[in-house]
Amino acid sequence: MGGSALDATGVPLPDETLAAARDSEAVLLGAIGGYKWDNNEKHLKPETGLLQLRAGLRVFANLRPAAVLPQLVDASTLKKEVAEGVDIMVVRELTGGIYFGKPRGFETNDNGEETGFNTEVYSASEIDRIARVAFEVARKRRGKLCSVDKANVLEASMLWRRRVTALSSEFPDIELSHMYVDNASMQLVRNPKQFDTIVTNNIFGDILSDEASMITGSIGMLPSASVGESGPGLFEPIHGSAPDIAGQDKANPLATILSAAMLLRYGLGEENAAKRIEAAVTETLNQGFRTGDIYSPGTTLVGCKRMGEEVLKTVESEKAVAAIN
Ligand SMILES: NC(=O)c1ccc[n+]([C@@H]2O[C@H](COP(=O)([O-])OP(=O)(O)OC[C@H]3O[C@@H](n4cnc5c(N)ncnc54)[C@H](O)[C@@H]3O)[C@@H](O)[C@H]2O)c1
Ligand SMILES: CC(C)[C@H](C(=O)O)[C@@H](O)C(=O)O
Ligand SMILES: [Mg+2]
Repeated sequence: MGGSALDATGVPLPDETLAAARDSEAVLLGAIGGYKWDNNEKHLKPETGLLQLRAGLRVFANLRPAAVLPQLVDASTLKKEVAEGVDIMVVRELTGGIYFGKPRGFETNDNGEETGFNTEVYSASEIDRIARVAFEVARKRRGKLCSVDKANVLEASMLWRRRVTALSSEFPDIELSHMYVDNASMQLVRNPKQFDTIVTNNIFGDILSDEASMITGSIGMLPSASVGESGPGLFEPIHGSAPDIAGQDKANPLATILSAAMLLRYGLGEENAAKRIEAAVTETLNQGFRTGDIYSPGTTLVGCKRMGEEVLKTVESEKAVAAIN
């Protein structure tokens, strides 16, 4: 799928790829996209394939954890006292909103000028099902849910806020709050510890999760799990194909490795294997290995390949095995 499929077949997600994904127990996705296809006409982009895959697998709930690891406090863009202990889960709606809303496209307006347009649209049931997931996630965490919207301006957000509020009566143990997205993006860097679980729409979740990644040190650290009501889940780092450093052995592989851990946990129910991989990542960081994006003085700078090898070594170690007991 992605650019290579586009080049080879003319479409970014060939039918057989989607069929193979549907036929799997879980899907681990390597980031797609690149400069080569940036100016492709209309919807023919590698990214379109990713949206089709998410829709095709009906994985409407995208969980994006952003936690500051003690080993990486120095790598955070925020001051130590602000970053330390941050542990946020962004629950992003993934198969609706402006990414999928119709009408969309290009048109020539009455002045003969080209226009591009998209539609932010949510149905009550789409909001209810993502909100339900978010309330459940918050319940397993610290019991606080912040719903982020733009209900002061957008109808889709007004409905969002109404439905989330209505649903909260089913979750009396969860402390629900609402925040406008502009304020939320500011609060995330002002005082991120005020957040536990955030639930938001497709596009706001995209943006806020990239922002949250920098609190943790790097976008190269953040994994994600996308799940639906049934069928295989989709697991991917939140970052893209990092074309600016492609081929230089600089990319941080930990977001992808941690996505594999999420695949084991949520996709296959292999909690012990997930824990073991996470422990291996922690231990590799404890040993001081860092890719450039999370480097700080006094640690050991390594490339993508070496970082992967170190995690692999550690996953076999007693420390990682001990993590499952
Ligand atoms: N899930 C996906 O496949 C996915 C996600 C986001 C973007 N994209 C696509 O990726 C391409 C590039 O997009 P972009 O540049 O806006 O976002 P990007 O996430 O690829 O990169 C943004 C910045 O973060 C850095 N970065 C990203 N991942 C890193 C890693 N693992 N280690 C170290 N540094 C890392 C990059 O070098 C770059 O400077 C575009 O085509 C975009 O559509 C794909
Ligand atoms: C590549 C793009 C379609 C994708 C998104 O916007 O969902 C990416 O930015 C992400 O965060 O997974
Ligand atoms: Mg994104």
